[in-house]
Amino acid sequence: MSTVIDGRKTAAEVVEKVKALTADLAAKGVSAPGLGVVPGLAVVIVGEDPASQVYVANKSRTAKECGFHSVQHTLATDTGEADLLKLIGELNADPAIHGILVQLPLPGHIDSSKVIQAIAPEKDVDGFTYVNVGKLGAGEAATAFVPCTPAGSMLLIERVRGRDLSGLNAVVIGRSNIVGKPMANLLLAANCTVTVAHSRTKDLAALARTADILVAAVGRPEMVKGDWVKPGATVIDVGINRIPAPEKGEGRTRLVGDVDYAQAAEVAGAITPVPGGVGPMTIAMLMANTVVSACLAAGLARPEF
Ligand SMILES: Nc1nc(=O)c2c([nH]1)NC[C@@H]1CN(c3ccc(C(=O)N[C@@H](CCC(=O)O)C(=O)O)cc3)C=[N+]21
Repeated sequence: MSTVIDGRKTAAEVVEKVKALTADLAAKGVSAPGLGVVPGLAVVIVGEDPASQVYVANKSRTAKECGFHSVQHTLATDTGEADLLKLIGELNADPAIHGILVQLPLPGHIDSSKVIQAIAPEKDVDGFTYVNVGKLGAGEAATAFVPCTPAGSMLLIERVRGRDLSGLNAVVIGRSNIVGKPMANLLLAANCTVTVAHSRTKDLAALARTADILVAAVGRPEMVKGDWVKPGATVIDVGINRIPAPEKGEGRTRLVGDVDYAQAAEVAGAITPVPGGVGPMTIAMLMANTVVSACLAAGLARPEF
């Protein structure tokens, strides 16, 4: 049986550090004597998707717990692109706001890329603007905002394998801009030999079995089976899929990852559960990026996580 990697515990440790940094900032009095800086996070959600609203509520709650100034803008589904861009412009110009997150996906009539790229890179705590994507790709993650899910996944990998992953093979299943690609860049920066697999990859099971570190980010419930996992591997399950759970009663559902947990846990050295793995880390890293942004805006050194 493998070690269960406790994402809730590591996330709580990150949040503790964010709280301490926030308290320091409040005491520093940088903007004017005696007037401290409070990290400000703005979350923008368009439409009524219930799953999105749960995530957004979690983010706002954690932001308040950290001592942040937390604002949420909930816009109607039929909000026009121009109105959304106007709001982003206002948040970019607002000195009380250090982090802006626009919850994805956006409704179909809005050009997501246009909206994301309108965010000032220094407030882009999701790490989705070209400046931050480019820095990560150029090996300059230390001065970038790194997307929260891959950043959180790396912290979990570090707990098991350490910071230097030299000599290890990593396979990332999924090539999204939000997870797969940045994850591959982070693993490469940590000296892994990295392969990015996707829906067109041949013999995915055999490839996955070469991985010392296997990251599943495809959005297909329980796709990665036990015989895809190399004995002793570190398995990071990024998937969050809600599937029917008739055993719990009619109409009930449960959360599963992209990995068949029961099977993979028999083979892996260490594995993240769903829920309680990568999900809580995503939220914690959003808080980390926001306090980093506030420190930089105040002219202070960049804290490390
Ligand atoms: N611009 C943007 N940035 C995001 O980071 C972003 C986004 N859009 N759109 C939606 C996805 C989804 N997401 C999650 C974060 C935390 C959990 C999480 O904490 N999950 C818990 C349980 C959740 C539950 O019970 O439903 C867990 O895995 O243990 C899940 C999902 C961030 N996203």
